[in-house]
Amino acid sequence: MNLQRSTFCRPIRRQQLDIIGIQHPLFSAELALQGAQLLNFQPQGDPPWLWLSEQADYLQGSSVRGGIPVCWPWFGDLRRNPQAVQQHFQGNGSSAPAHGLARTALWQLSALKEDVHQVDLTLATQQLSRLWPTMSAQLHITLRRDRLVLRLNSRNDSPNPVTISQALHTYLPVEDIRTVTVGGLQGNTYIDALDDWQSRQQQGLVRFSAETDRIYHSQGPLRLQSGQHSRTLVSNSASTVVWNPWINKSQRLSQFHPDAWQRMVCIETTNAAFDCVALQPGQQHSLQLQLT
Ligand SMILES: O=P(O)(O)OC[C@H]1O[C@@H](O)[C@H](O)[C@@H](O)[C@@H]1O
Repeated sequence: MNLQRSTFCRPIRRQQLDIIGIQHPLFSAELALQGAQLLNFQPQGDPPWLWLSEQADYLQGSSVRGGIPVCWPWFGDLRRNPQAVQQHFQGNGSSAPAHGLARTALWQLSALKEDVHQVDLTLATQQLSRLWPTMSAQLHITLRRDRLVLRLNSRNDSPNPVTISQALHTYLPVEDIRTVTVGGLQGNTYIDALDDWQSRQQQGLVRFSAETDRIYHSQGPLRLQSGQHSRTLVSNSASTVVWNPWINKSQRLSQFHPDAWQRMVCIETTNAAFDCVALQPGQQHSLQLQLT
């Protein structure tokens, strides 16, 4: 689908990547076709809603650091996934890329609707590679002045059941990570990926004073508070990953300024660990995030 008839969208090229630039009277956004990765979203008069690294590289075969990478059909390190997910990978286990195959795959724009209030985009990818059973994925994105909605649909087109994990890996800007709180997870249990994947219980609001990498049981809205700004995240999944690399890990991350950990946090809408999704042949599933 080309953008010639679009009122608000036009193609942009950044280094090696094709990007859809969206200039609507009420907001602006950028969306990379590689990985169906939303890179920016900024309503008029607001600061950017998503964090994007000042050292971002737009290269084929590597995910851009920031925005909302789509992790699919597995989340994180494949070897840390339940056997029900791992068993489908048809390559060599140690060659499985972190966060799955979709973030570096090329997606196509398959539908575009736009009016004075909103822009709706649908991106699709068919067979991602020979490394996974036949499945299709579609990402629907709705941009509005007052909200951002992402819906990641998966369909099992193979003749056998398939189990996946996945994430909408949302990078959010913060003023100072040391003063940030995340509400909505009080009393919930989580897996601490930095403490031998032990199960722990959250006491009070989530605050940050060290590297943080956790898979929470979650239900209901989450509220990120950073200075005067707050964001509400509503998802339909039962797990959420909260991640900040802090000082040491920041030095090892690609496309990441060593100080950038102070200005970002990831609150990731996931189906991960205990919350993986089993799909029968022909069955579909939708993972949804609404940010307001
Ligand atoms: O560097 P990547 O592959 O984009 O991953 C970033 C982070 O993504 C998070 O989701 C993981 O929980 C972290 O462990 C990981 O470091």
